[in-house]
Amino acid sequence: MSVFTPVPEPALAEWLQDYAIGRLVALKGISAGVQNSNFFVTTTLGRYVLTLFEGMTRAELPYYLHLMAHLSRHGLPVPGPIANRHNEYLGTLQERPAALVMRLSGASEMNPGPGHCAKVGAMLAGLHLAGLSYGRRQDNPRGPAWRSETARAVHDFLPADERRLLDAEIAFQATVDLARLPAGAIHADLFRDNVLWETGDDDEAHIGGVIDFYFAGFDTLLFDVAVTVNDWCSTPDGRLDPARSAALLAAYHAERPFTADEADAWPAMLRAAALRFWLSRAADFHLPRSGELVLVKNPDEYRDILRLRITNVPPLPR
Ligand SMILES: Nc1ncnc2c1ncn2[C@@H]1O[C@H](COP(=O)(O)OP(=O)(O)O)[C@@H](O)[C@H]1O
Ligand SMILES: N[C@@H](CCOP(=O)(O)O)C(=O)O
Repeated sequence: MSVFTPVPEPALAEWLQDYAIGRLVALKGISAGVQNSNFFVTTTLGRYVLTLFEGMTRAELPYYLHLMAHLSRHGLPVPGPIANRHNEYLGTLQERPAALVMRLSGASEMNPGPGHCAKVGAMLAGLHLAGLSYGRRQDNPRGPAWRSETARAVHDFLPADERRLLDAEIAFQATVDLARLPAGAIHADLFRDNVLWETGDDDEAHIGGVIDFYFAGFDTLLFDVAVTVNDWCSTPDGRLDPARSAALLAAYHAERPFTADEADAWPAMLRAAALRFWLSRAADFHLPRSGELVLVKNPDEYRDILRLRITNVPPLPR
């Protein structure tokens, strides 16, 4: 359940007077999601999603909201935020920072085929290309510094073999030269549950929307590709499915060709992306934040993906 802060209808109706989107018709809490309180809002003029930001600072939110506006303006299927009558995206509701975005149509596809993966690859390349002209910069909140800090925090909770894996991976990642890799605004959490599809069939599938930009930041573009491939193209035991990964990478490469430095760095990036989600899931599992309802996803899945990416990775298309 993801409504941490309830919103009474009269409070929302009054808050909406600050917007030009008509009057409140319906309000419904959204049960998916783990970070913030989300609601579907219907007004006399349209359908929106209201987010009350839980535990994020007001200062970091404009980066995400303006990035969504920027990408939407560039034609990507990203929910545009709604400005209020003071021309601000960010307001305050129930003492929380709050924003409205357009509600996009579609539903997640948790069993994607190569056709879905090709569309996601092309869309991710478009997102990266459009992001290059985004003027704001905020570092990936789950980048190298966070990884080292989180590795220290979870280390002593892990069994000996996992500690060895973690120590070796942190040491290995410190040797990777990121300076020559193209970098820009990345989504950083483009998992299957963050893409909405308007139709479900593999080759006919059409992306209705990409949501949940609240882990976005400045980082290497290849890291984002690796996060996406690890989720969209893994078999249940964590191996890369050859047809899905080839489809995603070829479609990305057709829009933004991979560089020679990226081809060299690909195995290391898949490992970095696996490490990032192993660490966040292990931290949620071993160090739950008090008072928060956090859906804990299985850390072992990403531990296994990391192990598998160390030994066996097909090359990037060139
Ligand atoms: N713009 C949107 N259009 C349609 N549905 C949305 C939109 N934003 C969020 N949702 C719905 O809300 C759910 C939770 O959103 P999400 O951003 O993943 O929450 P959290 O940040 O708490 O993880 C999604 O699974 C989706 O069903
Ligand atoms: N994709 C992450 C969890 C992030 O949660 P979200 O609901 O905000 O996408 C994972 O699988 O560990």
